[in-house]
Amino acid sequence: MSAQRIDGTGVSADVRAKVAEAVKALPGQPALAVVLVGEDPASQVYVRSKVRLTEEAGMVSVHHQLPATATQAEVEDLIASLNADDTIDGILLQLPLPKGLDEHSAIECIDPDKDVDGLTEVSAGRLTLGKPGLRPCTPNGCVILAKSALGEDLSGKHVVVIGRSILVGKPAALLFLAENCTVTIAHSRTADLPAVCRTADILVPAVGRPNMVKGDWVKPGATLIDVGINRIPAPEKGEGKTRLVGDADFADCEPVAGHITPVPGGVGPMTIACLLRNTVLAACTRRGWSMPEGL
Ligand SMILES: Nc1nc(=O)c2c([nH]1)NC[C@@H]1CN(c3ccc(C(=O)N[C@@H](CCC(=O)O)C(=O)O)cc3)C=[N+]21
Repeated sequence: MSAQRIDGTGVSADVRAKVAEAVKALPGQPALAVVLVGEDPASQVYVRSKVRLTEEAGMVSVHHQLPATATQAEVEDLIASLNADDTIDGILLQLPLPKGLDEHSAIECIDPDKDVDGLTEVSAGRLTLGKPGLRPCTPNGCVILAKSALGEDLSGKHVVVIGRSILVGKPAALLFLAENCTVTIAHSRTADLPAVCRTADILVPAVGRPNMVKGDWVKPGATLIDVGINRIPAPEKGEGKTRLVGDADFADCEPVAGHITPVPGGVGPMTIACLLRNTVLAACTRRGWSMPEGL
């Protein structure tokens, strides 16, 4: 027996197609502003694909580039001007910011109704309280992938999230809780982590440790949603080459799991699809448009 692969690339394309369909039916075009500070090459690649996919979904993409030498005030003034700009529905501040800038303070400047990353305190509060709001993209993608494998109803499933980061672990736990799952948050201080993981119907490693989760951590038939995207040396591909691996040891876990996400091609592509979906939701909420069906 070998796990069925969950096709994150395919599911994310479906979500983006639904977003594009919804955009066509709206009375106007949603607009996403992306703010990139500095010239980190990996961030430039992400931002380029965000811009391209936003436009492919029929939305307006506005790209703001600030130099790595930008001050905190310059970053926050730009965000303030985007908050005040009625034509902008979503603001994405690409992370990480260059050294010396305060990410938390900059994120807090984003109008929560334009917070398409779902990272402000208000968005986190809305999620915690079960109120409508914009949800963080990567955790949202995890729930969508779990549903693509197991069906819409996840109620009663035991979810073990490994990792308690503000970006992924904590919000993922809350989103699965909102789906009526029983949720355990495991972390670096958890006693007998492998045994805890073996109780999971849905296991969600989100720690950033390459190949940490082994096959004997996985309950036979469980669903493994691997959030980790780790670049490691790949000498077998040639000197200086690298490859991407998840937090789970794929070869070891695949024979045991029922469903498993690959890396790349799993959770990663869902993050951008959920960002586009959030941009539509933000536009509808802000402009009083009715929410598209089935999004
Ligand atoms: N404000 C903010 N929001 C973010 O959501 C955000 C961010 N900053 N900064 C950087 C991280 C990283 N991130 C990824 C998105 C897609 C893939 C993705 O699609 N990865 C492909 C592989 C890409 C490759 O080959 O390198 C995959 O997993 O299949 C990965 C990583 C979003 N981030």
